[in-house]
Amino acid sequence: MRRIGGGFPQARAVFVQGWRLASPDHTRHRSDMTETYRPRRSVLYVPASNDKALAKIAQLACDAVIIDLEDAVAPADKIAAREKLAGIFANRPDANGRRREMVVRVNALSSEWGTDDLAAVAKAEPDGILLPKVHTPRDVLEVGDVLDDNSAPDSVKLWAMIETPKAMLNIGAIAELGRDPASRLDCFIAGTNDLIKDTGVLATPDRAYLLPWLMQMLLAARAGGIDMLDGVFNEFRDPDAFARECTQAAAMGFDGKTLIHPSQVEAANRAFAPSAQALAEARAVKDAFALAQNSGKGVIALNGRMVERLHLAQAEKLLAKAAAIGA
Ligand SMILES: CC(C)(COP(=O)(O)OP(=O)(O)OC[C@H]1O[C@@H](n2cnc3c(N)ncnc32)[C@H](O)[C@@H]1OP(=O)(O)O)[C@@H](O)C(=O)NCCC(=O)NCCSC(=O)C[C@H](O)C(=O)O
Ligand SMILES: [Mg+2]
Repeated sequence: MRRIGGGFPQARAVFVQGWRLASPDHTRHRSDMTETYRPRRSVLYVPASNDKALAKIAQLACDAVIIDLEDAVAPADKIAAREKLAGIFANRPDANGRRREMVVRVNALSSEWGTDDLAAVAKAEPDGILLPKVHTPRDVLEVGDVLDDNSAPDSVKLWAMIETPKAMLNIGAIAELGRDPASRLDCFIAGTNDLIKDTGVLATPDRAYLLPWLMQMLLAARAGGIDMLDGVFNEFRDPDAFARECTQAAAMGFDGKTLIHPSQVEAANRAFAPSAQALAEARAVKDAFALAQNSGKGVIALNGRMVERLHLAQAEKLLAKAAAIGA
């Protein structure tokens, strides 16, 4: 066993063969905790340097926002953007009466801004901190340890951008951290622009060359029990193509999509909400298992289809999701 070292002397995670199993003072397992559904159908990036865009948040129906300090903010504006965080979080805009999830994307810790970003963000106590250019589990653990050392509440989660070839090679190990609440890891976001840049694959409308990696991310996220959000769609003036990409991502199992423009919110909310047909089927499964004659059964026939209790669990999850988003 060893402790991690390197750039963060405060880091105190316990490692076995390179990957942390658990920190000594945190032994809870995610499956021991009550799961609550948090909608993340539409997650809008808002540059922290853009006052007009920040003011717009209150009018938008996106499930979550990511206040960006990284790629959307020019180097000359980085410090001023960071200094706005306290004010932004002092007046958190709700979403339709519901508390909207608010996350901050910091600059990479290896950059000249990363460490100070993290200190400022920890003070603002957002719902999450999005880490760009995560390569290994260690990148997540180091930040978690810094947050612990600064007594950041457990409610501050970590989100990771999966956007480098190295992250793809380590994806299972990074996702596995989601099984340990002490790691704070809660969500992956596909960084498709950076992946395209770093790999050289051709960006095609059907995303043919990205799909294997996107599915691998999705699978890893599910293994780690965390959410998986699709990357952004750059052509924000093309609503039809955007809707097609949302439909594709929903079919692939993504929980939602990251967005760059307010015009994308409504289509994402629609695409990642359960369809009327799926809801009707879920209600039928629930009702069928509620019948006295089916109470002790593991499998039943419903409208010519085999239905097992795993389908009941799936149906209940879908209905809970619909209730949470008011569908
Ligand atoms: C893409 C934009 C630069 C377009 O800006 P603009 O042409 O000014 O848009 P509009 O004039 O159509 O804007 C209309 C109104 O909407 C507000 N607005 C625009 N964008 C946002 C936003 N993101 N959040 C909130 N409000 C927004 C405008 O202020 C206008 O308001 P009003 O006049 O009052 O009606 C711009 O949309 C933009 O900057 N988008 C965000 C870009 C961003 O954050 N990029 C970084 C994240 S994506 C990424 O990093 C990729 C990832 O890492 C990867 O590797 O793939
Ligand atoms: Mg990126």
